[in-house]
Amino acid sequence: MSKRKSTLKVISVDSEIDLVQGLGELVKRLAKEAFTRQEQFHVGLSGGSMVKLLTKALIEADVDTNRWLFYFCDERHVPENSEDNTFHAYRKHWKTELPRIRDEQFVKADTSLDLESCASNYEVKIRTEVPIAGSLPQFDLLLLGMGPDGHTCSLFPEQPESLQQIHRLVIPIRNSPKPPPERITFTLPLINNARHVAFVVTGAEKAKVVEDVFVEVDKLFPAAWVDPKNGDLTLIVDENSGRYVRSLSS
Ligand SMILES: O=C(O)[C@H](O)[C@@H](O)[C@H](O)[C@H](O)COP(=O)(O)O
Repeated sequence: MSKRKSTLKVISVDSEIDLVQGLGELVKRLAKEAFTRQEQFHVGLSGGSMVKLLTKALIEADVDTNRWLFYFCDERHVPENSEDNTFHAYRKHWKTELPRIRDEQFVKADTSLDLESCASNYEVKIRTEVPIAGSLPQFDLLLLGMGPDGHTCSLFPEQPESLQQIHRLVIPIRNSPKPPPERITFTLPLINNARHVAFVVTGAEKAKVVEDVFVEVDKLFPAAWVDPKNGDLTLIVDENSGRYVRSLSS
């Protein structure tokens, strides 16, 4: 078992309604805190189930998102209007369900560029937009998912070299084990400089890997490397995924 430097807060819920409520309260609180420091709230998004859960949470929390900026912790290197594109997924939902969120609030990757340029260009955007702390951009919140293989962002267990990156904040990923094969992803220095990182993980098929990552901190799983050095780490689980971490919940 390795040790994590940050303190993990586990929020264990019994239903999707409670999950949505817990997520809504978290983002609302962190946005309020951010506005005591700065003009905008900088949030990194993930794809997968997060799209629908966050949409519900923002509707439920009835929060003013006018000064929020949304980034992508990873993005699939496919055309922006493709169903596979994570920005597209959010925009599609939010156009109808959260129409008050404007297109300009998305700081998105330019996937029309070649993969390498897409990653380096996105890093420049992040360095320009996100407040700097300790010489690196510091997100107010990163919302992460985790796959059943313990991947997070587009950091996969089959590609451990991506976890060793210390110079770049956004890197290209080729031959991703999960399709589509080309992606860009935040790296650990950027992830671990965030003020708050929140994982949302649901489903019985992830119960064991939740234990491996959050109890055992088994570094075979990329998600176990997420350890904000000056920030907070929250894990939101449902009754299925959280079966083995209930004792850690507050
Ligand atoms: O680009 C992707 O393939 C997804 O963004 C992916 O990384 C997702 O975040 C995790 O697999 C968790 O997804 P679920 O919460 O849907 O299981």
